Formats: sequence, structure tokens, C-alpha cells
Amino acid sequence: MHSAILITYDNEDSIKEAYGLCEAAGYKVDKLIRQKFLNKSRYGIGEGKMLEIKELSEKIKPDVLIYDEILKPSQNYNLASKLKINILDRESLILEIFERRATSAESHLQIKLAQFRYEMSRAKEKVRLAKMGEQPGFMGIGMYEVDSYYNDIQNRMRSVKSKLVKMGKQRALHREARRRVGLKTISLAGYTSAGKTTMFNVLTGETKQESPELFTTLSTTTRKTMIEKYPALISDTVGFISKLPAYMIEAFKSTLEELKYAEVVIVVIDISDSEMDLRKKYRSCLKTMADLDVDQERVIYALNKSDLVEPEDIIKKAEFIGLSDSKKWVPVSAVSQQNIPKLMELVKKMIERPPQQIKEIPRKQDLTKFYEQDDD
Ligand SMILES: Nc1nc2c(ncn2[C@@H]2O[C@H](COP(=O)(O)OP(=O)(O)OP(=O)(O)O)[C@@H](O)[C@H]2O)c(=O)[nH]1
Ligand SMILES: [Mg+2]
Repeated sequence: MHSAILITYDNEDSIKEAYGLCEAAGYKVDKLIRQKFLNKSRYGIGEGKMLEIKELSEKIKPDVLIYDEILKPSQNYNLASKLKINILDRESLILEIFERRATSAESHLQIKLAQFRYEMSRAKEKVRLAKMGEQPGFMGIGMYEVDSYYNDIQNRMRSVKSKLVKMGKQRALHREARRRVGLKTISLAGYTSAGKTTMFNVLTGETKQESPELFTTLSTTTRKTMIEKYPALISDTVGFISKLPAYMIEAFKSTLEELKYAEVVIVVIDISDSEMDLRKKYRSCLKTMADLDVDQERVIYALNKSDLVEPEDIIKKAEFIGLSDSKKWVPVSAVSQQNIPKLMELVKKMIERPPQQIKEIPRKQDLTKFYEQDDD
């Protein structure tokens, strides 16, 4: 395992999540540095802190510095040139995790696309700086090289996109076939580590890998099951996380897109989280679902890990995050299986509703558009 100095925000939830991300990417944290602000212009952190870290890093010699915020290329460059150490910001850390976890051909392509977009945003900045004549030869790359590098990424991106479009089309055909034979679809969604896979295993009798690490699941797994007399397909999906740049969600959209077409979406929430964490994650779920155009009428909130929380606290927490009476929610535990029948009852009721207008298969040009966002 590689070693790291971790810089994150000065609150327990951020620290816990940052540790989780480091572990998932295979880094052992040798030293934790808490900061109130990580968005200062030159180095992200203040100059004094930077010098302190320089001294520390010369002493403990970590493999990398992990910076739990998104760094601009110039900030990354400033920090790296002072500290003489490799720097991973939140984006590249998450990309590393995704890369380690990807199993399907589609998720590999999605990650590649996200990496290209990451590179591209950096290349754009490099070109901008070079053009302004501010930093000629910025990061050791001359104008000509930047341009050809930029074009090269663009070409490779084009090829990845067209493969993803083909796969998206394939998915649409599968969806249509399922609909024709009357198979209902149920998707599990939620923040990473909420317990989606554990729930999936309970609902399907599967033994997919579940673990306390973040982002255990990156590819969608689907299994057939029966909801009483109704044949149905249940899918496990990649987890959400907050502070993910839009292009990264974009890259995973074709997998997450399945949520839009599901008859029922079970959003798994870890109710054992602190109130602040719950609120942050719940909001991030709502936002992702809104981005994906998921109809809230089809959503059930499964407040999971209720075995770890007192019943009255569950209600208090549900109210705190704003799961009003109009939303369907049920406390459950995938581990003790408490209330699983009640969850299934809710799912069945939703399946039995008169069929609503089913969204059309997206046309090829729509899918293409889907991957074409502001890369040029
Ligand atoms: N106590 C308790 N632990 C649970 C419950 N459900 C899941 N867990 C634990 O929570 C951790 C994460 O569970 P996973 O099912 O891997 O979570 P996930 O949502 O699939 O996570 P990613 O695939 O990483 O996004 C594991 O250690 C599970 O054992 C529950 O009902 N009660
Ligand atoms: Mg999982």
C-alpha cells in the first residue's frame, strides 16, 4: 500500500469520507491535515501551511499528497513544484478508485472518457495560460505540443464516445425487449456504501461483493426475481458521491440512466450516518436523480442499517433531512432483514399501478448528444 499525507476539511464527516476514499484507492494515510479552507487561490491552502507541509513531507516522505478538494491545474502545479511531490486532488483520487474497480467493458470506457475529460480540462487551462503568454512552456509543454496533445485527446475521446453510444443503443434495445415481455424493472440507487449491494443480495439471493470500502460496485448487475406473482429485474448500480464534477457523473450516466426507465427506484440511505452527513448525501442523491430525470413518484426511500439506530431516532432523522410524508420511505435492515417484507409490499404496490406512459427509446442522435457535452 502506498503512503499519503491527506489534507481535508476540519469536520468529522469529511475526514471519514476522505479516509474511505484513500483506502479505496489503496493509500495509507500517514498524516492527516485538517483545514478550514481549501480554496485559496495560489496553493489551495495558505502559504504558511504549505511551508509546514513541505517540512513534514521531507521528513516522512509519503508517496503522494492527497488533496480532498478539486484543484485548478495552476494550483496543482504551484503546490507540486514547491513540495516536490505527486499531488492527487479529489477528482483524480476518485478516478483512481474507479479505475481499480471497473469490471465491465462499459465501465472501463466510461472511466476512460472521464479521464479524457479530466485531461482535457487541464489541457484547456494549459492552452489558455500559454496563449496569455503568462507561463510559456507551462508544465514543460510548449504551444505546439499542447495543441497536438489536445487534438490527440479529442480524437481518442471521439472513439470512446462512439463505442459508448453503441452500448447505450444496445441497452435501449434490451429495455424495450424487457418491456415487451412484461418484465418490471427495479433499480437500487444511493450514496456509496449505503448498503445497495447488501440489499440486492437479500432481494435476489445473490452473493455479490459488498464491503465497507467505497465504490465496491461500479458496473450494474441485474438479476431476475419474483415480486409475488410479477417477474421482475433488480439492478444494483454505482453509488453516488458529492462533490463529483459534472463530467464524471456524465461519464457514468449511461449506467445510471437505467434509473430513469425503472418502474421502481429504491434509494438506499444509510440512516446510521450523522444528521449532517445524511443531509449532504440525501441532497446529493436528489440532485443526481433530478439530473437523470428520475420521476419521484417511482422512488421508495429505504432507510437502511436501521439495526444500528433507535426507532425514534430514525423518525427524527427522516424528518430532519426532509423526507416529508409525501415521500415513500421505510426503515429497513439488509443485515437483520428487518422490514424487508414491508419494502417488498411497497414495491409490489408500485408495480401494480396502472402502467404510465413509457419513455421512448432514445434515438441515436440523442445518445450522441448525451456524450457530446462541451468537450470541443
Ligand atoms: N449494520 C448494518 N450494516 C449494513 C447493512 N447493510 C449494509 N451494511 C454494511 O455496509 C457496508 C456497505 O455495504 P454495501 O452493500 O457494499 O454498500 P453499497 O451501497 O453497495 O456500496 P458501493 O457499492 O461501494 O457503492 C458493508 O460493510 C455492509 O456489510 C445493514 O442493514 N446494517
Ligand atoms: Mg455496491
